Amino acid sequence: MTRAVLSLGSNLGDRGATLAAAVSVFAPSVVATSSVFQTPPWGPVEQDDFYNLVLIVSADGMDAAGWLALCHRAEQAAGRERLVRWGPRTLDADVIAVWDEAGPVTNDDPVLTLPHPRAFERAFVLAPWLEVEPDAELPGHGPIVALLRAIDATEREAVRSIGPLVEQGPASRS
Ligand SMILES: Nc1ncnc2c1ncn2[C@@H]1O[C@H](COP(=O)(O)OP(=O)(O)OP(=O)(O)O)[C@@H](O)[C@H]1O
Ligand SMILES: Nc1nc2c(c(=O)[nH]1)N=C(CO)CN2
Repeated sequence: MTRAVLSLGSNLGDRGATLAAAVSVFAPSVVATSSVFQTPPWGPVEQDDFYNLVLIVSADGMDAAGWLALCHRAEQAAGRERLVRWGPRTLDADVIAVWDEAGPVTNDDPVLTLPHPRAFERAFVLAPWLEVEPDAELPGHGPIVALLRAIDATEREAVRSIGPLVEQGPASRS
């Protein structure tokens, strides 16, 4: 049994529909889904705002690599092309942290680094996560409420919830 925190983001095409389709990839394992946040682009690339959300997932028989494989499956289903690092994308799905029976999973392999090495400085991850798990800690970094407070106020306040995810009905599923 592992539990994981996943971050999903989209800034190309129908951002809400892309996130809804991505969440359905994880559906049987979803414990909590944050609302959708509109977030300015993090990083050096000028681009449109993202829609971001955080999922808490849990499943028997899943390890950290399994969560990454599901993230890649969701990205492929969204037709993602990796053209520019930190650039525009239909879907970005990241594994933020994973816990197993022994506690937090840590890994410094570049194929899957855990916890995600940039999560602690990303308001677009911390704000949605805080909404669904106010007492959460990012392993190695401490309470997410403190991490979010440490982020520049302008950046932090620009990340705002725009409401719940509109789930895909059966008719709109392809
Ligand atoms: N915790 C992680 N979550 C997702 N991908 C990871 C993680 N650690 C390492 N990777 C690797 O990073 C590679 C590039 O991922 P991706 O294209 O999503 O990066 P990015 O979104 O541009 O940047 P960032 O990693 O800063 O979010 C992936 O193919 C994956 O193998
Ligand atoms: N606001 C926001 N900015 C980003 C995001 C994201 O999901 N949201 N993903 C990125 C991935 O490289 C780069 N920048």
